[in-house]
Amino acid sequence: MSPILARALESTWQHATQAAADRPVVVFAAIIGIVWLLSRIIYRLFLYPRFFSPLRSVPGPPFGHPIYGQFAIILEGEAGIPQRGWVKEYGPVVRVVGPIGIERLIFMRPEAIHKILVSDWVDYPRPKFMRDVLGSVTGYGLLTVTGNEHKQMRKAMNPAFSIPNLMAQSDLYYGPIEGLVEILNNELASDNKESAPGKQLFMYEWLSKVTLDIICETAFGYQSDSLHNPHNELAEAYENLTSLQTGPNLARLISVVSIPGIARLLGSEWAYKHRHIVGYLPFIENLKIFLEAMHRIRAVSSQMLDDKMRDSAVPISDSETKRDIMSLLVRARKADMDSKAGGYAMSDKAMMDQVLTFLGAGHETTASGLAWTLWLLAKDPSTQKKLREELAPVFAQNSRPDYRALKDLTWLDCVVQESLRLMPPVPMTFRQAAKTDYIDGILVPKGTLFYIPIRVINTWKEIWGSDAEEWNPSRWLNLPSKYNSTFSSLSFIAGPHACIGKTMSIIEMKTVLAALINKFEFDPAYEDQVPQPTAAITMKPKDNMPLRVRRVTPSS
Ligand code: HEM
Repeated sequence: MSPILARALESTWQHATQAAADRPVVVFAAIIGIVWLLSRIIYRLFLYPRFFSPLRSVPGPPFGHPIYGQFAIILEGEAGIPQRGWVKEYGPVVRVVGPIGIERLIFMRPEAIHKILVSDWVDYPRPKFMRDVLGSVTGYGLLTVTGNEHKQMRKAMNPAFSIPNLMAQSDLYYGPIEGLVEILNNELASDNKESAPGKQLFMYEWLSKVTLDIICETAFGYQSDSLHNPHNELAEAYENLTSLQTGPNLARLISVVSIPGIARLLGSEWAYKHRHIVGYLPFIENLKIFLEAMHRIRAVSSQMLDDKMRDSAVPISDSETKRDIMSLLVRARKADMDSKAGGYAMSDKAMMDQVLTFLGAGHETTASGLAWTLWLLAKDPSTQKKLREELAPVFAQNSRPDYRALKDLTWLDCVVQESLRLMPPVPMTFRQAAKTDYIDGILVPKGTLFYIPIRVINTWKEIWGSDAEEWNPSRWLNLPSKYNSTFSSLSFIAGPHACIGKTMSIIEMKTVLAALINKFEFDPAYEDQVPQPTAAITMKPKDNMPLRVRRVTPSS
């Protein structure tokens, strides 16, 4: 140590001891503060979960890492798979500890899920960290509001998602779908030769574009045409956003938005203007990409909403053919505002948040669902062939089969249901107890977090039998005796927060899939291919799902 540094340290020490001698009360308070903080940390991390928690006797995996618990395994593993392993080992109620000693429960039985999602749903809302993460991407719409506000918002939106309205929309899907078919044909033409073995294409990328174009058309009457425009700003912004979807990035975002006020700040113009600052910060440098993507998405969304507002000023008779969801919502809001009875009218901000919600919730989920369905069919050529045979007479009659024509196709239905069961695009969600109550015979304290283990329930052997984790579309022709239509396949969950876009996305998946399987054959891209889903909010395939694509030939 240099003599100068040694002298400086000595003088600091002398000053500190002198100050301590002068103010003994302050020193005593500081020591008490440090001891209190350390004892709180030890209590939360080690003592509470082991000796004091009322949940300590619930079976579950060992405590694992002293700080993260089992969290690292969850972040590194495939979405839902660690939880499935624990349910197999410890039974239908599992306690998992970590990070920082936080307990999470998994309930598998339908009665418990019914209580959390349906009968007592107001007492088991989405936890705040989840609402903040979702809110920073999708705004404060249906996905984030809760209780009474949710009830009113959902009531206002349900009619736009009614079957008659969705049926009237299904023709709108064909613009983007035919665009995709043409693009794939052109890609294959560059390979040409009828006998060519086909071409490797990253199918998730194309499916993400087609579903973005469909949601823009059906939800907003807006033609994004990201299929033909590789630099479409909405598509690029979503691509950047989904590229951030990894377990560790998600964990970082959760820790950042958990700081009070940060979630709102991230949505502000100020945060965007100062985004370069976060670019320099090691732990959260990716937030810059996030802020830029969100800024672009908000700009396009606000344009779409402005168009709708202008439209709503036109007398109904001039534009009544508009069936897109936002047009219906804007008109319903106008009627509510005009009505003397004074119904529930969403604010401008709430309308804007619905735009973000539909874009965020309705695009990548459906794209992931389609990508995994193509993969499962690629691995199972006989099922793919059987589906093509079912579709051939339908397309021979009409090149744009509508909702009714597709709804009655048994094998198409089996394929889509089985794919959503086995590879649910949203593999897991969360809830938190807002009251202390018994669930499945266990006293669950207020504040406890729950995994809603969608993928685990969907593949539970207790319900689905010994082949529960395998692809078998024909199981839908002869459902197991324990099957319950609400709680056995939970891909869109259940209860008042169940996915409002369920029917819409099933119709959309069937329409896109039917058109693709009718024209193309899909095979794995290479031998031993094992695609992996990201361990984040949705099951987007990590490698964008390369598949070998061929035109259908008479022998297919
Ligand atoms: C295959 C496609 C889809 C899947 C698997 C899916 C799945 C889900 C799931 C699991 C939830 C519940 C999340 C939770 O409570 O934590 C949900 C909620 C929601 N979804 Fe979907 N979704 C899909 C497509 C769509 C589409 C196309 C839209 C809209 C256009 C949409 C809009 C919503 C909204 C607004 C909510 C919140 C509902 C509420 O809380 O009242 N989803 N979705």
